[in-house]
Amino acid sequence: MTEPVPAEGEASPADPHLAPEPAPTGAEGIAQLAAAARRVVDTVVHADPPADAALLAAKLHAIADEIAGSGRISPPRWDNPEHNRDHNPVTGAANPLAPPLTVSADGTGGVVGTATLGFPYQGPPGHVHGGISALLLDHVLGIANAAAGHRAMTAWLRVSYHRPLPLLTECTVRGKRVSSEGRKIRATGTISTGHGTHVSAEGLFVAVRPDLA
Ligand SMILES: CCCCCCCCCCCCCCCC(=O)SCCNC(=O)CCNC(=O)[C@H](O)C(C)(C)COP(=O)(O)OP(=O)(O)OC[C@H]1O[C@@H](n2cnc3c(N)ncnc32)[C@H](O)[C@@H]1OP(=O)(O)O
Repeated sequence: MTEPVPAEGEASPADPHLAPEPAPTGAEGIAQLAAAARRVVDTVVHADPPADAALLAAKLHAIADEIAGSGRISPPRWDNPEHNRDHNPVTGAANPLAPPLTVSADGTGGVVGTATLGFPYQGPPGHVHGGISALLLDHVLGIANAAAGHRAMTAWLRVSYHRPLPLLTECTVRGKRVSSEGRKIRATGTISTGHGTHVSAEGLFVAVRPDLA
């Protein structure tokens, strides 16, 4: 059977713009939702108060209700590393709060990630909030420890702010485990841009007690 030929100017069913997107499944679907939610947050932070703000807010609540209607997962646990990976607030593709930072091994025993932070993360005008920088470093140092074989909690984190970190500029976050002594692990890291190091951190991490791991 031959396909009907569309009239001139009429969209063909094979038109890639009309072809339905394949339905996302599992983590991919949540990541799609998270990306859309991230865009909503970024847009709201930028927005002049629209005249129909109440109507728009009601629509967003209706969307949230629809998403909630598909059920909730129980809180993540230590024994669910995949969940922690996807839902954490720094690298989690499934978490709209995460920039998200993409992290990989740096080839020298440490880890490195990049992100461009927008207005939702603003502290001083045009610059990243110091608490956000601390969050990124805490997490990346934790990943560096995990990559070196230690699943550990932050006992303390010392953060030094050398120069303001600009928004909307790609930054590089590095972390490396530097030593371990029993359950105590030390790690250091930096956030830099093409202008040099903006923030650095060192931390003490304590390996999760084997009976809790
Ligand atoms: C390449 C890709 C890889 C991918 C791989 C992905 C993996 C994905 C990674 C995710 C990475 C997430 C990274 C999140 C990082 C957080 O955000 S963790 C959350 C923030 N931290 C917390 O909530 C911790 C709260 N504190 C606690 O739970 C407990 O105090 C601690 C820190 C676990 C220690 O308690 P404990 O296990 O009972 O240990 P305790 O016996 O008291 O102390 C052990 C030793 O540490 C010392 N110590 C403990 N606390 C302190 C302190 N505050 N100051 C100094 N010393 C201390 C003790 O003096 C003791 O020393 P020694 O006597 O042995 O010499």
